[in-house]
Amino acid sequence: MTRHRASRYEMRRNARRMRRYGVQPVANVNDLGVAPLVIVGIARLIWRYRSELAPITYTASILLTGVILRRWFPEWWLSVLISTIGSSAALAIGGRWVNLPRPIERGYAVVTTVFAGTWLTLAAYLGPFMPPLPAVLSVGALVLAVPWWAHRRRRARVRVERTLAAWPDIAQAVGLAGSRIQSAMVDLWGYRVRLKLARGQTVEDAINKLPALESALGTRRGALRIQPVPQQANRADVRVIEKDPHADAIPWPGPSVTSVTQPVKLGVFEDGSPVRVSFKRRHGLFGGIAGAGKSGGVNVLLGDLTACPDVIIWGIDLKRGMELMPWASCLDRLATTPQAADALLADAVAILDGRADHLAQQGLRVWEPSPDAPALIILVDEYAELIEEAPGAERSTDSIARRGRAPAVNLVVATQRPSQRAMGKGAVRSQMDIRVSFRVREQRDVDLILGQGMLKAGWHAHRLDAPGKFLISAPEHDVPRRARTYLLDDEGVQRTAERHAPYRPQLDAISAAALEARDALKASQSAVQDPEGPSRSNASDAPERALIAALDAAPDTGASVDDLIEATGMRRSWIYYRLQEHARTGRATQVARGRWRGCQPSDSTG
Ligand SMILES: Nc1ncnc2c1ncn2[C@@H]1O[C@H](COP(=O)(O)OP(=O)(O)OP(=O)(O)O)[C@@H](O)[C@H]1O
Repeated sequence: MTRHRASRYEMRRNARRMRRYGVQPVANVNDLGVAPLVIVGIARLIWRYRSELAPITYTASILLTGVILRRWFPEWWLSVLISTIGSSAALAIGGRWVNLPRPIERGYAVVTTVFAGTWLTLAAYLGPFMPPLPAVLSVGALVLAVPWWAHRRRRARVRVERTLAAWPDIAQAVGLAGSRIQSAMVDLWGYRVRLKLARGQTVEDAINKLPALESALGTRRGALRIQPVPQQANRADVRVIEKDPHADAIPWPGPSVTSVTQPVKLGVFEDGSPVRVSFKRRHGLFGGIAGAGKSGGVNVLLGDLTACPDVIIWGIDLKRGMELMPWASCLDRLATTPQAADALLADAVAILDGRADHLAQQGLRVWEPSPDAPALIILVDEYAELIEEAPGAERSTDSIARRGRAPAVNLVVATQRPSQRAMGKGAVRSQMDIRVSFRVREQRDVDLILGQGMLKAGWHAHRLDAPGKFLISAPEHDVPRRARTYLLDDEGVQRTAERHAPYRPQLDAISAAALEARDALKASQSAVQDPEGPSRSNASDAPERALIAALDAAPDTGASVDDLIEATGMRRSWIYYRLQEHARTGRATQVARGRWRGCQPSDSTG
């Protein structure tokens, strides 16, 4: 009643004021009270949709700048042009450091800058309303607005910003009142926020509110993970998985490393975070039943390792090279028969010994991989078959497994069932630092691959339900989390191998010398045992003579290392070692990368 009387009083007072100031009443005075609300509402809408409206705001500000330039600073047209060129170049070169990680995003930023800068230059010189400049601005803005509106990461970021703007209400509703969002990051699978908890709240409190939080954020059930931040008890990382990363095959995004000292990215965990694991001076085991995705995992590993100029890769594939042959151009050596595998592993042990001696002489503890002193990784596909078909190999693998870490001579083996019998009686299985288990048929196989007691500890590899899914146990991964490898298909393997092959490193001089010394020792031992010594020594000279003949017969463009391997029947490392030796004495010269020819004495004199 009082309010009613008061509002009638206000209406009469407003009418008196309007008469006094000569204002004609155009509407009911109640409507005037609504106007500020409408303005605030529109402003709020504009703020809320500022990202969608950005192309319009941007175009309007360019037009306004054009008007100002023409009116007051027309002589600035040249400066505008120069700064356009400068900023476009800066964006193209350094765009990745200003949140433009993808080339397509940088390209868009450059095109937009060039368009705006050129238009402003012309507007300053000719006038912004000189035809066809207005039409060019409108059409250009519209065309450039389409990718902006369609950009997936922008739309996702805006959606997340809007959800998180309501955080104070959400926190109040779920019982975490006072907590604040510190930062948010959007990725392919959803988003991640860092939460600052209110005084006295704990991460456990937040974990207990998980179902309530899922409901308040409007996600699907099971879409949220909360993890503590080790350094601070009052912080928590909240991960919202909007799209199940494992629902479909995840294409390999390309190499994630440029050095074996960096952790490689094998795939993606269920929460969308990448599986990173270092293979530097570590042995690895990939196990799982046929078709579970071991070879896929090995392909992803090779995709990364072949991009590193500080690791040499040797391969053993007794399935006649079926799995590793596509990578042959990137492998320094590939053995596809038991005899070749035996020889390869014996050479690896000789290198290991040579490197160990060198480290001891230098007073060093470990071999630091570099392009001049690469690590050596020996990849064995179907290890069980190797042990069955090349029993001599077992001693070598055992030796490498036990002693290979410090000199960076490492094994990565794949096998269907790493039982004690299949893995031999030696140390190989127990020495594996990284264990990757794809699906296994029987529960007890979990312990065989991952280690005793792992099944009981919750590592349920028998429950993995799609090819490529795996559990990883490594120094940096000690809890069972489901992951899936990236998928690198056959064409991807071929393309990657072709791209990486020209940049593969050569065996270092210390390792090559170790092989040479071992061969010399063997030759002298057999000379002592063999009464027909001279003829044997002629036989051991044969590869050297074949090499010289092939180098001398090479055209001006030189012979490739593969040609020389074919001509001599010797290993790649031997060829490199001898070539370096001949280059030093001036007997051979490198005419292009990987191509050599002989130098006759007349070459050097004439
Ligand atoms: N990460 C993945 N995502 C989707 N599909 C995959 C993935 N990895 C493997 N696959 C599919 O599973 C099939 C079998 O994979 P793969 O050949 O790697 O298994 P495997 O364990 O090596 O089997 P085998 O021991 O018989 O060689 C592949 O042809 C591929 O289609």
